Amino acid sequence: MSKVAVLGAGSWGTALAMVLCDNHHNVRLWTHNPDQKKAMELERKNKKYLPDIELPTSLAIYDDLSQAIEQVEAIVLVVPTKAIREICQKLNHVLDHKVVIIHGSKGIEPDSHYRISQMIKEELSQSLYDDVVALSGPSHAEEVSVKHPTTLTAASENGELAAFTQDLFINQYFRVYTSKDIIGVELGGALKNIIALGAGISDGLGYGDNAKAALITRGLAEISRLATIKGANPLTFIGLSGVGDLIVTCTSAHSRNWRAGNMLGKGIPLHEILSKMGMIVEGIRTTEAVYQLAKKENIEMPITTGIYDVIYEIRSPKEVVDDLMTRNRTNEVDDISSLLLNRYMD
Ligand SMILES: NC(=O)C1=CN([C@@H]2O[C@H](COP(=O)(O)OP(=O)(O)OC[C@H]3O[C@@H](n4cnc5c(N)ncnc54)[C@H](OP(=O)(O)O)[C@@H]3O)[C@@H](O)[C@H]2O)C=CC1
Ligand SMILES: O=C(CO)COP(=O)(O)O
Repeated sequence: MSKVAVLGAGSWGTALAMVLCDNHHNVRLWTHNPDQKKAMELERKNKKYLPDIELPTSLAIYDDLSQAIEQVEAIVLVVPTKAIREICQKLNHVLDHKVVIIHGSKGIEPDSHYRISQMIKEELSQSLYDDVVALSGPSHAEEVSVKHPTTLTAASENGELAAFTQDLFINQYFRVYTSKDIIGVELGGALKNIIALGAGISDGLGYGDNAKAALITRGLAEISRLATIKGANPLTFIGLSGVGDLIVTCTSAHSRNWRAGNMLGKGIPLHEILSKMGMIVEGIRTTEAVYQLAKKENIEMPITTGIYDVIYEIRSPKEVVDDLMTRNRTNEVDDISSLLLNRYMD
């Protein structure tokens, strides 16, 4: 049994904390909102993020960060990407021992183009951890919280820490694999949110399964093209954090990214969508980040560019679809195979 703190009491932080409780760990869920802490303790529910779910009696709720992390062996960061740096800075002030750092967030930071583990490594004092583990895969909080079978990958360059994370979380309904390809796992988890926005837009426009299958597969080609250039193992993208997470987010109404895209496709303005959602839609910032990165490194990403243009009202969804369908004719796999060939000839 381990003592673990989960930082971030939104839908995913709460669902992950519940898995850890099921595995009989000593679990502390931290929220930055004192009112939410009081309500969760009183009602034993997280009314805003998982309204129908009863919280386990063993789950301890904290709003004081230093108390939440006292003597814990592992810290699971599950806040939106834009809050990762702030949390690490806070941890530098209150953490007084070495821990295993695991994160469950999915995003890329605009301007730096950093993945989550890169942001953590830049902010968190090196003496507090050995390496970072990313826990990622096709996993809607709503389904995990009712114990539906779910599979994920714990990725770290440090194999021992990935195995520790697998051991911490794995159970009968939550199967965890390990991987050393943290670059691929983080990029797959973050970039699928862009394609999920696109799948939502396509559905919102009234297009059917052919269009969505095209977005998923050509989206996967885009994701693996960028990720392979950034050092990922291309095989990761036929796994849980590639095609797996794309399927779950592009085809489910649980997905906030799909829902936001669906409303964009129906012509609802972005500011209205975001105020309606009340939850994080990571794909918006990640689209900005990846659009910048692709431009800087001259990587062809027509779907991402199209979604960026829809978000920032540069082109209408219909114009983007027309442009994607009438781009220069090209081969389906040649660009990726030549990338791989270059990699292995080096
Ligand atoms: N939901 C899911 O099924 C999955 C989500 N993820 C990823 O997990 C991450 C978190 O998502 P999720 O839980 O769904 O998001 P939610 O929108 O459900 O919740 C976000 C939580 O983070 C809190 N928060 C926001 N800013 C801060 C801050 N500066 N300091 C501390 N807490 C903060 C929010 O608090 P407040 O209520 O006060 O705003 C809220 O509790 C995202 O990167 C997402 O992509 C990954 C897999 C599955
Ligand atoms: O990452 C997720 C499922 O794997 C959740 O996706 P959304 O953030 O779009 O809800």
